[in-house]
Amino acid sequence: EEQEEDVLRELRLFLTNLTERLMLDRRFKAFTKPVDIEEVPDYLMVVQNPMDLSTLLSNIDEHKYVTVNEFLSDADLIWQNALEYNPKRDQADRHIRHHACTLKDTMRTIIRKELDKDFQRICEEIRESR
Ligand SMILES: CC(=O)c1csc(NC(=O)C2C[NH2+]C2)n1
Repeated sequence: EEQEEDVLRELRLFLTNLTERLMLDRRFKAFTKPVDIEEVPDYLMVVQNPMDLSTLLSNIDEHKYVTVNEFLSDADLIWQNALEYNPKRDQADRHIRHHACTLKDTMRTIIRKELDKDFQRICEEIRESR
């Protein structure tokens, strides 16, 4: 009902704000747009489920996420894919793996500090009711 749509609207605002803050952070530049398959033809041989910050924003606008955990399932693909595609010990791979780990920590820290636990539970109850 209307109250549920009010809650989901507020969730979309929180997730949009979070994602936009990550997109502005120059450490996460490699994660802002989908990997260009023309430039990196072997990418899809390694990564089954590509994800990036701009795609997260589109998913939010399309009302894909009813809970924070549904958002995190997609958002986690971004850094998980980067660790998988960049396993070598050389500096280039280590550099992007470090940014991937920082992305993981930054997302979870912002959520823990800024998202009310009762609000998250209300979102989960909406998901269970549908
Ligand atoms: C998004 C992502 O994971 C990504 C973009 S470029 C890249 N890796 C490299 O450019 C080279 C460093 N060793 C390969 N990984």
